[in-house]
Order: sequence, then structure tokens, then C-alpha cells
Amino acid sequence: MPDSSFAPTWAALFDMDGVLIDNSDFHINAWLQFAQQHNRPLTKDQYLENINGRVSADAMAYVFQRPISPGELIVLTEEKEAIYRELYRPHLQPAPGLLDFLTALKTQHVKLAVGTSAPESNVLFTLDGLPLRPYFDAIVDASMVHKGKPDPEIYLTAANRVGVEPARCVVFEDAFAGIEAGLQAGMKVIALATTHTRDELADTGASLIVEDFTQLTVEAVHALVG
Ligand SMILES: O=P(O)(O)OC[C@H]1O[C@@H](O)[C@H](O)[C@@H](O)[C@@H]1O
Repeated sequence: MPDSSFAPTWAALFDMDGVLIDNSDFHINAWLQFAQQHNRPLTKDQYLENINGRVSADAMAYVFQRPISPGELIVLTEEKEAIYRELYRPHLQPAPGLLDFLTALKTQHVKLAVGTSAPESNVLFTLDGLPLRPYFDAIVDASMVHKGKPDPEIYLTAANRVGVEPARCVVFEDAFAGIEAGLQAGMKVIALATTHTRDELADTGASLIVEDFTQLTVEAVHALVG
């Protein structure tokens, strides 16, 4: 019998919005409402192409088409995220199959981390609201990096925090910017077809595309970095 205790460690790095929770429609509606309140034009397609999965600093600069000062960014971000949390709070639940999948990964001693573009207030809302925090060895949010996705910094920081080299990390993502961040970090990426369709995700470079976590096994994911 091979001794599995000597198996090299690998890590699963999870995006938060659109992956741990299936909440894209609520972010879209919150952004449209926020933009309207500020008399800024914004469409759903513009959101999907230019905002989805990105840190607030980049999203706000896009919406207002100008640089946003650090003080203004805090106020505007919390205004938008308060709208989102109000809309999504009654629906807050883990993505289908997530809890069983996280439990199976933990049983196999896989290192687990979150790498999200969200501000800390939304991480508290989601990870403590459900609660999911106890599953993870590290959590990296927008306040902990200089550059947001598609830059690889968020996922490289998460890998570093769990002590696993990038080549042995699998990223779970739903957003174009996030998939690119994982690939730029030298990691394998599994795309969740929550925000975008399978067809839209087909040419992104993701190794696998799934609808939700019920379609995944630990073995199938491990095989990507084995
Ligand atoms: O997908 P991630 O990295 O968890 O991204 C979080 C961000 O995702 C964007 O799509 C939302 O519009 C933001 O408001 C949110 O903060």
C-alpha cells in the first residue's frame, strides 16, 4: 500500500463571488442601481466585460471614467456593496455541492484558500454569514494586494500564504479577469459556468468547465496538478 502521508501537498484556491456563492445577478443589479444613482451610464454587458471579478478601485475608475481618490474609493465602494448586500442577504447560500466538496478536500489534507477581489466587508458578509471561514487556511481580499485581477498577485499571495508552489495550485473561477489571473500565476484553472456560459468560457484557457461543484471530485481536480 502506498503511504499517502508522503504525497506532495497541493492547494485549491477559490474565487468568492460567482464561485463560493452564485450571486452574479445581485452584483449586476447593485452596480446598475449604483451607477443610476450617480447618473453614470452602465449596461449589463459593460459590467460583464469590464467590472466582473475586478477590484473596486478598477471598477469605480471604469464607471466614473476618471481616477478615484483613496478616500472617495472607500465611500463609493461601501455605498455599492451596501446595495449588493441588501439585495443578496435573503438569498445567501453556498453554491451547489460546495460544502461536500470542501469537506472532501479537507479530508484529503488539501490546502484551501480564498482569493477574492471583494472588499473585506463583503468577505465578512459571505464567509462569516454562511459560515465558510473555518474551511480555509488563508483568505486574500482586495485590501491585501496592490494589483487586482487579471494581475496574478491575489492568487500568488494566496499560494504563498498556504505554502504551496503555484504549479501545484488549482484555481476555481467564474470571471474572465480571474481566469486570466490564475493562468498568469502559472496555475491550473477550473471555470464555473455561473456568470458566463460554457461557450463564453470555452476559449479562456481553463482546464475544465463545470456548472457547479456536484460535477467535481477531489481525484479529478488533483489529476490536473498530479
Ligand atoms: O469574483 P471575486 O474576485 O470574488 O470578485 C469580487 C467582486 O466581483 C465583482 O464582480 C463585483 O462586482 C464586485 O463588487 C466584487 O467585489
